[in-house]
Amino acid sequence: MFHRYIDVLLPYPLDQSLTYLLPEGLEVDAGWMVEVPLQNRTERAVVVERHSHPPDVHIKEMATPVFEGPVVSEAQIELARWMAEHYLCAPGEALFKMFPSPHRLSKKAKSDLASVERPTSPAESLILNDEQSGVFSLLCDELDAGRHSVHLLHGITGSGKTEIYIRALQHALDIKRSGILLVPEISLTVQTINRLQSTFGNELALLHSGRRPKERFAEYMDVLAGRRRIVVGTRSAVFAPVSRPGIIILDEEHDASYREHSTPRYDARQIARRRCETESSVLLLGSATPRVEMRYAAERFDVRRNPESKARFFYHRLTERARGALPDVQIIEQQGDADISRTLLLEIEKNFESGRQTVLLLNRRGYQPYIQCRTCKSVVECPRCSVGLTAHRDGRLLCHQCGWTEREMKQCRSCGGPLKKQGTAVQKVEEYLLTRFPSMRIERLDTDAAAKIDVEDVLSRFLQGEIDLLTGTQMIAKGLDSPGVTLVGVLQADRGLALPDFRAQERVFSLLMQVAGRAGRGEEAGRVFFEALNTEHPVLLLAREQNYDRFFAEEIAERRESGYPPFKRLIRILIRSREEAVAVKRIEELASLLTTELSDKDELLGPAPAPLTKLHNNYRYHLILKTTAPDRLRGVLKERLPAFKARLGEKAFVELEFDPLDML
Ligand SMILES: Nc1ncnc2c1ncn2[C@@H]1O[C@H](COP(=O)(O)OP(=O)(O)OP(=O)(O)O)[C@@H](O)[C@H]1O
Ligand SMILES: [Zn+2]
Repeated sequence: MFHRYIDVLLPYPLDQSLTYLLPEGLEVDAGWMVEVPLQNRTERAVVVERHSHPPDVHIKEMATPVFEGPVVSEAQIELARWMAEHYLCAPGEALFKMFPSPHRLSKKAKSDLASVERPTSPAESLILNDEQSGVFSLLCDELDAGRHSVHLLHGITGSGKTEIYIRALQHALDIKRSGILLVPEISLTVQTINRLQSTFGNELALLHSGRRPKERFAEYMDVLAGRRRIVVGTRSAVFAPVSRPGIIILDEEHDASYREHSTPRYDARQIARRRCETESSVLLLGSATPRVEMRYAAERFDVRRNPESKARFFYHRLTERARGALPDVQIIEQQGDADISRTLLLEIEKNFESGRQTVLLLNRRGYQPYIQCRTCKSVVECPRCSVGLTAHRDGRLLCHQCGWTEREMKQCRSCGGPLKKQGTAVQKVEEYLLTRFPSMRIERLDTDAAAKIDVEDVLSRFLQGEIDLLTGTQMIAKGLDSPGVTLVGVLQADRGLALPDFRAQERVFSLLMQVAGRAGRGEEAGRVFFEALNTEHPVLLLAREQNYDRFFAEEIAERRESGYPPFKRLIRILIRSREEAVAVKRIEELASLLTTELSDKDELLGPAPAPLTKLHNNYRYHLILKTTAPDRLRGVLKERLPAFKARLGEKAFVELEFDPLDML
């Protein structure tokens, strides 16, 4: 019998699918993208089911398929439904995060779905050391057994984790399965991508937003069709429709880029876990500085330490560098107003003169971070956000939260007094170095530079030794494997420790460990200098020792004491509105509504203004729920939030985040 009806999902907060009539003679199935009439326009939607149950109401005919053939798999539709339950979003919102949108492609255009050819070339083969082979052979056993397991690969910087990833992916292919490797940022991963390309050739698909839409879509479709079985990409590549993934790998599992910033605020680590559970795959999470929660779980559930463990968890350590040794770290005092201390300048000079490379991190964008009125002392703020503007070298003032830009003004907005710029950010450091060392080849990498220059080109030149000093923000701390780097400097190393956020220490510690890890990866020993105001800060001292275990022990004790994750789970609910009074009123209503639902396992903090109280012209007030029974609270929210949201009208919006990464 002809199934005349189709149910479709749209990328909007609709809890339900919508039903349309399928025109006679049109073949459309689950997974297809179609255009449907909605009010007086047409919208793109994805078919999730075809059936023969006429709904009670009058329904319209769908218009046309956008593309001939499915654009998502059944498994992705299933996953979208799970996400809807887990993140309390609409299934359509989740599903539309999973595929690159087909650009002006029609039936006829199918032939121009030409994706990239990638020749393989034989890679030099390394012999795995004992630690690496131990991990690799266990991963192979788990892959061969075809069952689900989770592995935390905690390996110091330079311990050769990438080598294990590549071999594990190869093994997945050998046993006729597929694999996904997620990385924080593609342009910073040039070396690994090159390795993958030469190993996997046309089996490899590159999925990330930096690609041209047509190519990206073409490679995505190759993956869906099973023509490419190894995927590498950023966060959203976790949805790649490889069938039967043998393994999903997340490199730098601690990285914040694995969290999505718009609804649904999914976490690629959770999605990967879910996929691996349902598809009987191996989940491999690698880092030199695993998240505190992850490390805690790994130790507790490791099946070799705890045979009773309910989860099949493995905690692996790589304690030696594959080449070279961990660098020696010193802490030095930041000198008043100077951009860089004299000690560090001398080190940079010496290093340059002996033909070695330097990495210099200052995790602060712009030229000077404060602009203050000399008369009334007020700080120049963004007109849309409650944060100060940063002066950039091109004479503009920029808001790093919302992107607001204006020309630098001469006088204070409120009193007309003279303004003074203060502090040092990374552009100022670059400028200083360029004047001080005119013959040094210096490049800067940060988000501002990345918008103008080719990041991959800079990194390649750096790796080839054509750049003497690379300065920049956290971008330069990740993954770089250049044997020529023997000196790493960090300016304002204790910055960020005072942020009102329980993860502040973890973030700084991990950044310092990562960037220190760029030094001494070749034959030559590495040296690292942390420049700070508070040279005695315990986090700095632990980073100097490169002692993750002690950092972990102290941090976990503090979390236990104060009831933060992993001991309690957090849910953050934020209300934003253009009118402050509305935001305040609504958050109070929400707080009293939720108070009646709390059990003795839950605790409600707030309501309070979010630390970033105004953002993009919206006032933000939030509640934090702390709980040891997150599933029950999820149920409560699922039941109570829709009616609450419906009453809000157009003036206020709710943002919901489970396990938030920050509270700003
Ligand atoms: N078994 C081995 N023998 C020799 N060299 C190796 C071996 N394994 C890896 N290497 C080399 O060691 C270097 C560091 O490896 P890799 O970049 O994989 O480290 P990593 O653990 O990913 O480090 P990070 O966490 O700092 O990114 C690379 O140049 C790699 O080619
Ligand atoms: Zn702003």
